[in-house]
Amino acid sequence: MSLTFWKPGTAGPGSTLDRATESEGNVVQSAPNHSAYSIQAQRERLPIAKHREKLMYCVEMYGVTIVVGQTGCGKTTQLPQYLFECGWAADGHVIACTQPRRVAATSVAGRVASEIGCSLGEEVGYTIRFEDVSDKERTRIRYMTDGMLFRETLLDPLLSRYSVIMIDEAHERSLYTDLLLGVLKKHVNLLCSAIRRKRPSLRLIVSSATLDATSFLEYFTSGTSPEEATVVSLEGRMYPVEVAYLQEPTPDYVRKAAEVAWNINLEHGRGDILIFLTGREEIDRCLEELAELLPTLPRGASRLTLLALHAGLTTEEQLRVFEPAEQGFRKVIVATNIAEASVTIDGVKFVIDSGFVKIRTYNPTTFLASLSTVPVSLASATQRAGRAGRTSSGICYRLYPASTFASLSRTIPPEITRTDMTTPILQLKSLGIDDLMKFEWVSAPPAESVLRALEGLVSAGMISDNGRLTVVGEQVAECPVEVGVARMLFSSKEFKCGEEILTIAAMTSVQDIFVIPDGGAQGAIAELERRKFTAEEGDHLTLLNAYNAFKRYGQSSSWCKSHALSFRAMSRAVSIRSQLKKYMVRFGLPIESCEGDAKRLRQCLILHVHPTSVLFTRKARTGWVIFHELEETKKTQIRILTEIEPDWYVFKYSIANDDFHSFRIQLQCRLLDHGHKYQSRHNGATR
Ligand SMILES: Nc1ncnc2c1ncn2[C@@H]1O[C@H](COP(=O)(O)OP(=O)(O)OP(=O)(O)O)[C@@H](O)[C@H]1O
Repeated sequence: MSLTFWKPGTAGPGSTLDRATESEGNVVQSAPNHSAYSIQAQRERLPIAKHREKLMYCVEMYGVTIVVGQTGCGKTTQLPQYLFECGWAADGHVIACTQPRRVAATSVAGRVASEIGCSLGEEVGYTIRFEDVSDKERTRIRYMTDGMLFRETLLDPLLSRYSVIMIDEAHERSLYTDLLLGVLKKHVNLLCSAIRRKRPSLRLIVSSATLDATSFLEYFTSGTSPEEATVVSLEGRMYPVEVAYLQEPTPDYVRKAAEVAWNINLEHGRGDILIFLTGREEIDRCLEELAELLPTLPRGASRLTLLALHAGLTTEEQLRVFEPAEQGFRKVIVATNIAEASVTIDGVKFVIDSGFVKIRTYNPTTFLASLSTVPVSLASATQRAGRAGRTSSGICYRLYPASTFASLSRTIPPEITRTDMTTPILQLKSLGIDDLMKFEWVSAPPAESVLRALEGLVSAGMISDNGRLTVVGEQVAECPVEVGVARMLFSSKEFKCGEEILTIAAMTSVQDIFVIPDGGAQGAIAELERRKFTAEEGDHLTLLNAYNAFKRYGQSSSWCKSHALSFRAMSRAVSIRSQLKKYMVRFGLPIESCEGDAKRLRQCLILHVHPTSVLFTRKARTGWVIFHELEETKKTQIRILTEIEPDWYVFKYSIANDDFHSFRIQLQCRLLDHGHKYQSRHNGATR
């Protein structure tokens, strides 16, 4: 295996995009190691520093400032600090910076806290779902996921504690970024009149490295005065990133990624490696390929620390990739696109881009969501390359030919056009946006998605016939969980099982409770441990058993280890449960126990989570589903339809009997291993 395989490798690799950047002549080329400078000196050397005055002037003068600047120039870490230094956080006001992903919000907050010299959660904090590391009184700069800020608009539609809201990585067009922009556009319209008088300080910044600034400018100036918005382009990037392409497309980019990483380790000096693949299975496979090569590592070569980074990991597990490699080791981080934007992993010098991403699409006619692997957009490819060259010069290896890069589309369709609109519409209604036709969408969702969502909400009693939210709808909208889970909490009152349903709701909000290694003796032992918790009545009760045992045995990490449970996941469930409990108390929902009456519990579950467990073999295409919550257990065969996200599949099955006559059910289910039954996650049923 040799890198001569690379097409250019030496002379003139790179797309026009990357070349243009490098030839701007404002790259810090001969910089010594980034960490050789003090943090303050590092800040001053960032390309954005030259634009500080202009940026602050624009924020002062305009309601909306659209900022476009190269990856790594300093938008995410510096802009909120400039605002802070210029007094935008005076009088108890807060500067918010949203991120589409929690790993970006948490890691950037950590970096900015250390730049400012405070502990995380003091002047600088972050807020992601079920995790708030910020202080109501002290925090002045708050990094948060876009979903969390949107949720806050439900409680305070004027977002009155914020002086500036920065919507970062707007090019990603995540669902909640779009919804926030829509809601804030309403503010901008109003800014010209009433609210500006009341709240003269509210400002909006929309930023990205790869934003179509003109369309955002048009969006924000339509219906208002042109003086309301402006664009600032930041020139310059920190360090050059060389780009290399494959000569021919590869039939197996996972294997190729492992091969290239291996070669880099043999042929290049220091620098960690970041690989972009599409999902967890691919990440595991790539790590396995590399692990198999490890015994052949020549003497003298750096040893490898193999790390995964994907959304299924807990925050702590995700943050592990930011820890420096030990002496003599090189980190190889295999990630999904969650590491694509706003993330700086100090030491990463080499990026390997598979050129693919998994996106979720939704079919409102069949209520089916599915995941499909598609080529990345130009914006994503640029962001990925930008992960090298942040703390030193770097190389990005694209596992596709240069001609493919040229044919990539600029962006992928916004998430709002390919998602189930049930929860967002409930939330918009809760914000008082009753006429969805008049809402100024950045991109409108398909009419059918909106209609199906409205139908579902009306039939669930959350929206009344006149289109207004009912009291229950209002309360469900406020709960920080999916509509289905929130409904389950509300019905626990009827079945007198709030205590247990609260636990089940918390446990189903956490991923990977059981730690079962793939195969081998360890896997078999762990599997036996898991069976100790297994309840005949279904997997929700298995989760309940595991939680109760965890509490009974003192929430101990060693106890978790010996019972194949993840201590982190279990602790997170405890914290989520206590947060959900506050909502139940607020809504006057009794937290009473069903006292072991599993039937009552199952009756509550059956209403909102379909009564199924699945008997399955990993990677098999067919299996059995068991209806536990019916009076008698019934079995029927099922068939995989599609993968909706890594390890989650949609199955279809039909059953003909008195209870379910020719009932077609869509079941989303996670396959674990070894033919063991596992819980269903979120189900819809159609006749
Ligand atoms: N954790 C960190 N460790 C070391 N340096 C860092 C860290 N985070 C940021 N930096 C430095 O600050 C620079 C600016 O990072 P920042 O995230 O603000 O850029 P950005 O313009 O928002 O980029 P992007 O568009 O890629 O998010 C990086 O290029 C890097 O030099």
